[in-house]
Parts: sequence; structure tokens; C-alpha cells
Amino acid sequence: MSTAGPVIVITGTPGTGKSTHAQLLVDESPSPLQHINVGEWVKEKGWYEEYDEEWQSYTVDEDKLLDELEPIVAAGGVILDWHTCEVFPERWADLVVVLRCDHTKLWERLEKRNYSLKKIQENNEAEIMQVVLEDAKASYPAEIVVELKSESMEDLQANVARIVEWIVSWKNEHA
Ligand SMILES: Nc1ncnc2c1ncn2[C@@H]1O[C@H](COP(=O)(O)OP(=O)(O)O)[C@@H](O)[C@H]1O
Repeated sequence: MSTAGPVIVITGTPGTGKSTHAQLLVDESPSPLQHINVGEWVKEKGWYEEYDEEWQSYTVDEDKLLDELEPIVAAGGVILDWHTCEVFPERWADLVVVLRCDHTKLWERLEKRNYSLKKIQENNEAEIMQVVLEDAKASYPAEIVVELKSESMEDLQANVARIVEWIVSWKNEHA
């Protein structure tokens, strides 16, 4: 939506590697990208209605979130890193990357985060049921949704290289 740079949504079940990918992409991108860790921003900026003790998560104030992010997204050159993507208006995204991970590996990653068993199970099940992928497909045109495996460092490197290539062609098209 802007010629300054594309808007890349990186989504996936918690622990699939969104922030790791976003950080490497910021380093390797041919044009400047701002990494917005939406979950962190929600917490830091108070864009939530309440904290849900049972699920150890924040109930996001979606109107506030969208109002605040709109001008930042409109300026372009951002990575929106969040475990859900159907909240964002379709027009925002130029590319939607959905990271996937084998559920055994994902379980180990989430255990290391000291998540409650309930939260680990919920996320693991969501990954097996490919909830985020289905939501992404339902929310955006098929041609901008890309599913990428994130199980190893090789996957990480290859995924970031592929997204960098995509950015180069996006820049050429929008020059
Ligand atoms: N492709 C990958 N290969 C190996 N480990 C990974 C990969 N992607 C992420 N990780 C590891 O998994 C954990 C969760 O990654 P993170 O980027 O924080 O996930 P998310 O942002 O999706 O919650 C981190 O310890 C990270 O180092």
C-alpha cells in the first residue's frame, strides 16, 4: 500500500519462530523494515481490555490496536509479527508468511518458555489443526499467503533468503 516498503505479516502459532524470522529479516532486508512484535506492543502500550489469568494472555482492544497501527502500516516498510492475522484489514498486507513447525519440536520450544501445560496443549493442538494457516487463507488472497516450515536453522536461513528475494522484486515493481 506504500512505495516506501512492503507490509509483511509474519504469523504462526506461538513458538513457530516469528520473532526469530522477523529479526533476521530486518538484518538482511535490502530496504529498511520495522519489526512490530504486536503482542509486545499490546502489552507495553496498554492496547488491551484485561489480562486473562486462566489463559495467561491479554484480551486485546482490537479497535485501539488497529487505530494505532494504521498510520504506521500506511507508511510501509513494516513486519507485523503476531500469532493471529485475521484482525488486520486485508488491504494492509503485501505478503502473509505463515510459519509451521512439527508439534513435538513446538512442544519443546513452548516448555522452555515456562508456559502452563494448558497453554502448551492449546497451542500444540492449534498447530496440528493448522488454525493460523486456515485463518490466513480465509482472510487474504491465496497468492499472498505463503506457508513456510520453521523447524531448523537451515529452514530459517532459507525462509529469510526467500523473503528477501520477494522484497527485491516488490521494490522493482513499486519503483
Ligand atoms: N527455524 C528454527 N529452527 C530452530 N529453532 C527455532 C527456529 N525458529 C525459532 N526457533 C526457536 O524457537 C523459539 C521460539 O522462537 P520465536 O521466534 O520466539 O517464536 P514466536 O515469535 O513465533 O513465538 C526460540 O527459542 C527460537 O530460537
